[in-house]
Amino acid sequence: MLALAHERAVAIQAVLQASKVCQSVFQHLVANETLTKNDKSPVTVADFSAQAIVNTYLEKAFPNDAIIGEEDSQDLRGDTGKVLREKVHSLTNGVLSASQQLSEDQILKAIDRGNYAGGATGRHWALDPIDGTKGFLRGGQYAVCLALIIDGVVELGVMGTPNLPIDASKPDGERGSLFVAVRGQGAFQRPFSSEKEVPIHFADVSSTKDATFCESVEAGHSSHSDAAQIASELEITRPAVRMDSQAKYCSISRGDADIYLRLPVSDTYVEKIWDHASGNVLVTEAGGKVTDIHGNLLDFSIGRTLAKNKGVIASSSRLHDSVLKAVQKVLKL
Ligand SMILES: Nc1ncnc2c1ncn2[C@@H]1O[C@H](COP(=O)(O)OS(=O)(=O)O)[C@@H](OP(=O)(O)O)[C@H]1O
Ligand SMILES: [Mg+2]
Ligand SMILES: [Mg+2]
Ligand SMILES: [Mg+2]
Repeated sequence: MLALAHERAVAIQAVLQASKVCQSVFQHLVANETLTKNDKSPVTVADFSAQAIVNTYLEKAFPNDAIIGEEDSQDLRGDTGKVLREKVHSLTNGVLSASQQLSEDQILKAIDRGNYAGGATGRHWALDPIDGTKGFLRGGQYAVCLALIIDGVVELGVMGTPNLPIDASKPDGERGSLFVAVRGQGAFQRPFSSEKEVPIHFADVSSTKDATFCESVEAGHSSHSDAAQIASELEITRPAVRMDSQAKYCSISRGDADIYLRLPVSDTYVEKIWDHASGNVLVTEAGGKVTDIHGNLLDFSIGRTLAKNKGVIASSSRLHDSVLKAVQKVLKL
């Protein structure tokens, strides 16, 4: 049996069920089901419910594994959290089987299993129940992102992208894919609607002149102006593809685009591991390379953040040196 086969299978089921909750919430989302967190970012009942579902699957299969999840249950507690809590309760039980049904209290506890501090030893999972919540709210791209980190290295990544067309050449065709990678075993895509996996890899582009790059929709998450200068330095003529969430990692890994630039907009923002862990192993297994703007590999061994890194550059291995050089020239590093 291949390494991590059981982890892979459980992660796929968990991400698939969480993705289904997100899809159903989007169709029925009402105004009082979204909150603004302290950092001004949004969170919805779907984020909480997706985290409760994934953590429940993980706890059942791997009771000794720790979890780093983006969300916590604080906003669902007490009188002020009652409306959201009840909604998250019914949504979560809506996708769990009869034997998995949870009380409100068990759901809060499941969400808070994601409070692990992280570190360099042992096994822990990193979960972003909805990455690109702003994209989710505007009907754009978002991703349910789950990764397994062992001794500080990302070994497994599974992402669910409910709104991403299965085939980029058919933008109006079927949507909803899972992207799966285990270190050393390649990268794969399968639709939600079938278990058939196909291998994916970067496009065979030999010069940055022929490349397409993608970046965040939100200029507050990645500098669009620096990216435009870097693109010009690389003689890129194709327009930037702006896309929310780690769906960008999925897109480059299957050759829809070639470069993902995430360029710092502030000196103080520190990237979170759940925003990059699953994308990191997917890109590497699809023939790509991921570093920060200094050319360092991302260090997932120091806790909940990527405090030793700044920004992210992901591209095919072939183009990475040229892209890094252009980034460093424009950012004057
Ligand atoms: N200032 C700043 N700089 C960089 N990144 C930030 C910043 N603020 C937030 N975030 C994180 O961005 C995550 C969303 O990723 P994207 O920017 O790729 O997508 S999006 O355009 O925001 O939809 C988003 O993830 P989610 O909260 O899971 O949506 C945040 O963790
Ligand atoms: Mg968030
Ligand atoms: Mg995120
Ligand atoms: Mg999120």
